[in-house]
Amino acid sequence: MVAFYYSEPSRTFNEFLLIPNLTEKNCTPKDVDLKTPISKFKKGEQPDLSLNIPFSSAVMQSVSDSTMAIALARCGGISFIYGSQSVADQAAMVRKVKEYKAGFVVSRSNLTPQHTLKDVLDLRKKTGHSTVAITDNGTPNGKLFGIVTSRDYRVSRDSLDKKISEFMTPFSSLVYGKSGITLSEANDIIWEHKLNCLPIVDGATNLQYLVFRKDYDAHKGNPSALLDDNKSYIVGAGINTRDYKERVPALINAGVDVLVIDASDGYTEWQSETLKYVKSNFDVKIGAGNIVDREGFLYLVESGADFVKVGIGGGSICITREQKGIGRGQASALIEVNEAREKYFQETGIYIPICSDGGIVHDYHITLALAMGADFVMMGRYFARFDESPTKKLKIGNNFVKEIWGEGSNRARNWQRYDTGGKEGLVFEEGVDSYVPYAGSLKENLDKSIGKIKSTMTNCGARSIEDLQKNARITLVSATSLVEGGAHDVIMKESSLSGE
Ligand SMILES: NC(=O)C1=CN([C@@H]2O[C@H](COP(=O)(O)OP(=O)(O)OC[C@H]3O[C@@H](n4cnc5c(N)ncnc54)[C@H](O)[C@@H]3O)[C@@H](O)[C@H]2O)C=CC1
Ligand SMILES: O=c1[nH]c(=O)c2[nH+]cn([C@@H]3O[C@H](COP(=O)(O)O)[C@@H](O)[C@H]3O)c2[nH]1
Ligand SMILES: [K+]
Repeated sequence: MVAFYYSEPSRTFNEFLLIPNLTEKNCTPKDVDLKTPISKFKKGEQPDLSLNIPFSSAVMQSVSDSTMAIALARCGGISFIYGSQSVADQAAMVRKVKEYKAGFVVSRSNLTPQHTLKDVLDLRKKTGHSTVAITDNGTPNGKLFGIVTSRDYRVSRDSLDKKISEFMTPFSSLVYGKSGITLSEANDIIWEHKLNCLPIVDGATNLQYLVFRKDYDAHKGNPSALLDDNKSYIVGAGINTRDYKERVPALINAGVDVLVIDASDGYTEWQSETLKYVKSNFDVKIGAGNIVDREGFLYLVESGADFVKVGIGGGSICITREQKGIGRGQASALIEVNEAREKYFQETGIYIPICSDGGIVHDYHITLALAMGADFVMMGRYFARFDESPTKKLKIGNNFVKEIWGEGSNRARNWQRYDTGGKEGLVFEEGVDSYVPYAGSLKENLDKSIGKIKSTMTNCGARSIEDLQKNARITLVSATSLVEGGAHDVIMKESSLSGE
């Protein structure tokens, strides 16, 4: 009996480089479009779901919560909210993203007409908001009676027990918008009437949202935001192969746009069963994984996956290869899966998007992954570094760091998903609890990464990810030529040693 041996070694992104193609004059970074499919589609048709940038954030407690999801969708990518929490908590995170309307905020400072000037001042001190909505019951969605801003009272003259009804701008004098109007329509009204804030009410004059002048400008700065038809941000969620009958309907009910089965090894009957169950009971997009070869890919596709996630053991916090000895170099895995995807497309006319998950260290690794066939990448460490990640920012020595822990670490498993395993459940960890250098805001970093990717794509003469996948020329680098790629034979100045 002899095991099957692969003839090629398992390779990583670090071992490859792109060779430039002819760059035409009309192929500059601003000509590059990074739009990319995330759900399967038929040849000649458009996918139901696409991303505006090929970035997704990992299904991890230390990476993808609703704050990250909003920030990333605002830039055109997608987060998969972590599934290692109760069904209710995960659904609440999804709902929070879906209910978040860019530019439309739920009023957080509210009083009734019977409250007094003192109440206004107290509330203002507490919340810092100078606009107070006055509703019949003092809630954010009560019947709107008026608005109070700092222009409606003079603390030096007015008595503190003056009733709000005496000095608010009453509803009859308010300019307001009707629910359903778009942000740009709201903004037109704001400009036309020189307002700072426009209340939005429904047919029964119940307050829905406030739109502030300043938020519109912030929104305009994000032309590639990933929105659904309802102008809510698109969001994904991770599920497992155990409680899906309960979890999936709750997530769908909360408005989730796409699911992914989250596991280290997706080539299992558990995943096939989960896919078939979800596909036959719900109308929702669902990806599966992770796999690292053509067999795993075809198995999941034939079970109904809308996209497939590639990568075992390459993640920054992964110790799966050390602990269990399973996995494959990320580049080799991707290259083989891409070939299988291409063959499947030729044979069936169905395009299955693939996601490269884990092991992205440098920005050029993203470009390489795309060139090797990935339609988008998933990253944990990359996003964990930002203000928007859910974890604590700490100072260690002179440097700020943020926490990151793997989903296979005991810390993540504490929420009891592994209970079903009982004593036979996993008794060893497959992930570490660690830190990453803090890197600032998501948008700033993402803009830089996107700048680099687009620039490399123009070197390769590619204006789209599809162009890159078709025309990229990729070379293996020898161990010795790797040295040539870094700064070498010079003495580095202190200042250049610290940068990436
Ligand atoms: N991409 C990667 O390389 C790795 C990722 N991870 C992450 O860690 C987390 C946990 O991953 P896994 O340990 O693979 O989780 P998992 O819960 O899917 O699998 C754990 C074990 O349970 C088995 N199993 C799955 N469904 C079952 C069912 N319904 N009944 C009985 N047994 C079942 C699996 O075959 C496996 O042996 C995920 O978030 C995953 O993404 C962990 C290690 C490596
Ligand atoms: O071996 C592992 N043990 C873990 O505890 C673990 N947690 C996450 N992941 C996987 O790593 C991916 C993120 O990788 P990066 O941080 O390198 O972007 C993620 O997207 C996962 O695929 C794990 N792998
Ligand atoms: K397996």
